[in-house]
Amino acid sequence: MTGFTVLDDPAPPTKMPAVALDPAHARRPHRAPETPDTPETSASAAPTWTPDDGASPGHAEFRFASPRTGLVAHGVRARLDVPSWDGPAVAGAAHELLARAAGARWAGEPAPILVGAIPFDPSRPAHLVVPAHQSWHPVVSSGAPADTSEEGPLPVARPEHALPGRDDAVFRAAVGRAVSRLEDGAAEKVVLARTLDVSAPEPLDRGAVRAAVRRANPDAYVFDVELPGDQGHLVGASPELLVSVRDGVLHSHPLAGSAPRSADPDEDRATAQRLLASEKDLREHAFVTDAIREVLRAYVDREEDLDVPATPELVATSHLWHLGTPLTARLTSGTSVLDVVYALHPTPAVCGHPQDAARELIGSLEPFDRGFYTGLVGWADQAGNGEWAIVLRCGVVRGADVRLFAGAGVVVGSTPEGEHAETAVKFSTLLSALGGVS
Ligand SMILES: C=C(O[C@H]1C=CC=C(C(=O)O)[C@@H]1O)C(=O)O
Repeated sequence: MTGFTVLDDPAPPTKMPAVALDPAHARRPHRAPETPDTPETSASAAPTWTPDDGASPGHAEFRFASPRTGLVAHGVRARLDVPSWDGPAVAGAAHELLARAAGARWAGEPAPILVGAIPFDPSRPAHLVVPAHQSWHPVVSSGAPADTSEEGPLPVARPEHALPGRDDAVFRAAVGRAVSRLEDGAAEKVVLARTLDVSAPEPLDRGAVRAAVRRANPDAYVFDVELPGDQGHLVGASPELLVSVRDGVLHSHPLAGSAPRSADPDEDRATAQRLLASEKDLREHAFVTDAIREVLRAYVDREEDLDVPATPELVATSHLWHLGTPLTARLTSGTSVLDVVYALHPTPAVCGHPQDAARELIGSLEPFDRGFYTGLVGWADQAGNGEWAIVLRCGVVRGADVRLFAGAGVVVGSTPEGEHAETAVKFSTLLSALGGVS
C-alpha cells in the first residue's frame, strides 16, 4: 500500500460549466468550404474557431485507445455548442461542424473528427470538440495475456486489504432502499454508484497510470480526457463498448452481471461458471440486451440486419468477470454513430429499467453528481463512423487528488453487502494503476 489517503470530506460534486470561448480569438477558415453550405438552424452548431497554440482554454488533451488503436488529439479547432443536447440536434450539428472543418483544412491535413465525452445525463452539455491535431497509432500489447481462461489469471487486487474495502454505509443503505422500491414495483433494475476520494502524496503521472491500467487490462478502452474549465482529467479503463460504427456496420458489447476474479485459478474458473448460471445476473444482463435490441430495430432496414445472441458470454477484466453480449447491426444508410449513441444512451447497464423510473431512483438515492461517469467517451467522423465506450472504471484526476466512481446493477435479489463488495472491486481497476492497491 502506498501513501494514498482517503478524503473523508470530499470536494463538492463536479459540476459542468458551459464553456464559451472568446470569439475575439476566432480564426478564419484557411479557404472556402468544399462541402455544400448547410443552412443554419436554431438547433445547429455554433462552431467557435479558436487558436490551437495550446495556451487557450481549448487545449483539450484527448487520449482514447481501444484494444488495437490509439487516438491522441489536442487543441481546439471548433467546439460543438448546441442549444439542445439530444440525438438529432447533436448529430446534425456535428455533421455541420465537421463539414466546415473539412472545408477549412490545409491540403494534406487529415479529415477532421469530433472527439470528447458525453455526460451520464445526455440532456446536459457534452464536451465535444474538433481537435486541432490528431494522430492514430497501433496499441502495442504490453505482454499481459488477453484471454485469462487460456493463459492463467491476471493480477488480482485484494480489496479487503485496500482502500476500496472501506465501509460505505450510505451506499449500503441506498442499495437496501432501492431493493425495497424494486420489490414495490417502482422499477425492475437500477444501477447505483458511489464515489471514493483519494489523495496521492504527489501529483499523479497520468502517463504511468494509463500504461499500468493498459498492462492489466489489454482489452479495455483506456481514456484520458482533459475536461473543460478546471474539472481535471477523466481517466479510466472501460471494458464496455457502447458502439463502434465503420462503413455502416455497428458493433456493441454491452456488459451487465459481475463477479470478482480470484487469484486462485480453480476458484476463478468456478466463479466464472457460477456467474454464467446466475439467474439474478442473467436477468440483470437481459434488461440491457433487450433495450439495445429495441432501439437498434429503428436503425436497420430488416430484422436480419440485427444480430443479438440469445445468451451472454463471459468477459474477463483484471479484477472482474462480466456477462457480455457481442451485438452487430447493418445500419440503414445515412445513420451516423452519433444518432445511435444518443438513441441508446444511457442503457440499463448504467441507468436501469424502465429508464425514467430508474433515473428517478438514482436522483433520489445517489448523493453526488455523476458528471461524465457512466457517460460516454469516443470520437466520430463526417462519414458517420466512430467508436464510443462507456465511462467506467474511472476517476477524475486533479493533480494528486482523484475522485473514483463505481456502480452496480441492483435488481430484486441484490444485497447491500454484495453490491458494496462489487463496487469495491470495480474501484480497484483504476486504484491499482494509481498505486493505491496492494
Ligand atoms: C456501473 C458499472 O458497471 C456496469 C458495467 C458492467 C457491469 C455492471 C454490473 O454488473 O452491475 C454495471 O452494469 C461500473 O463499473 O461502475
